[in-house]
Amino acid sequence: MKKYVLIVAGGKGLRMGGEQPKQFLPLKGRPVLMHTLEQFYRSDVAMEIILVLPYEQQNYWKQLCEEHHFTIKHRVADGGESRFHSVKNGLSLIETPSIVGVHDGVRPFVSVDVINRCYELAVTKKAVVPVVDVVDTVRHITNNGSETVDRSAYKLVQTPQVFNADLLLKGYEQPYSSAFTDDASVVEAMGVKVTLTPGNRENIKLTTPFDLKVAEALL
Ligand SMILES: Nc1ccn([C@@H]2O[C@H](COP(=O)(O)OP(=O)(O)OP(=O)(O)O)[C@@H](O)[C@H]2O)c(=O)n1
Ligand SMILES: C[C@](O)(CO)[C@H](O)COP(=O)(O)O
Repeated sequence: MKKYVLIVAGGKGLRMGGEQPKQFLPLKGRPVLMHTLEQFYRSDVAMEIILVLPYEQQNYWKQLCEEHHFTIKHRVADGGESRFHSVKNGLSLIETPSIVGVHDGVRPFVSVDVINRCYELAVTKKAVVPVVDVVDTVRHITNNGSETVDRSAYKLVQTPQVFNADLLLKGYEQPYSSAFTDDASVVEAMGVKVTLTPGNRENIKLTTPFDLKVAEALL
């Protein structure tokens, strides 16, 4: 079955701050995004890569690819107002039947093993999400204060989230809701059951300057 990945990098990176959008920050001398695309190429050289980037950053990205002799084939789609809209723009470039993954451009440490497993499982399970255990104690904020909850009842969600493409396309026909914080929540809103599989702990989302320090340590 044909495989696609939408690598979404259409955000503003407000929590990271700084002049340079976080997807272009250097890790081992090369932009974050190049590391991310490479992991999917390593998983399957035939996978079609669609990179979603704000329109105004696309020329800069082209320039970076030339500078770094980056030759992994990919197409570029325009970023949208929210992650939901960015994914929707990327989906407009895919054909079915196929399997499609959605991955945050700023998760360069996803392992090839996790990518492979998510795509393999999606063939039969249709909606697959990598997760890791919660390692801290978790408190629920209540009206009167807070209380400890059973952390084994929760998981932390990563990407790539991988789907039967017809299913994901149908999900993204729904009107936007701010409750759609990932792709699983979009298909779940249609009553679809999502299958969880272990992610990798290093697969952090580069969100704040602190995450860059962790990234340097992981390299
Ligand atoms: N309109 C948007 C918003 C987010 N994303 C992407 O979704 C991923 C996860 O989002 P997040 O880390 O929250 O990125 P930002 O939205 O850029 O960050 P912030 O909320 O701090 O501005 C990122 O790769 C981001 O580029 C996107 O493609 N389009
Ligand atoms: C998709 C995601 O990375 C899963 O953990 C996350 O929900 C993105 O959230 P954000 O609000 O865009 O940071």
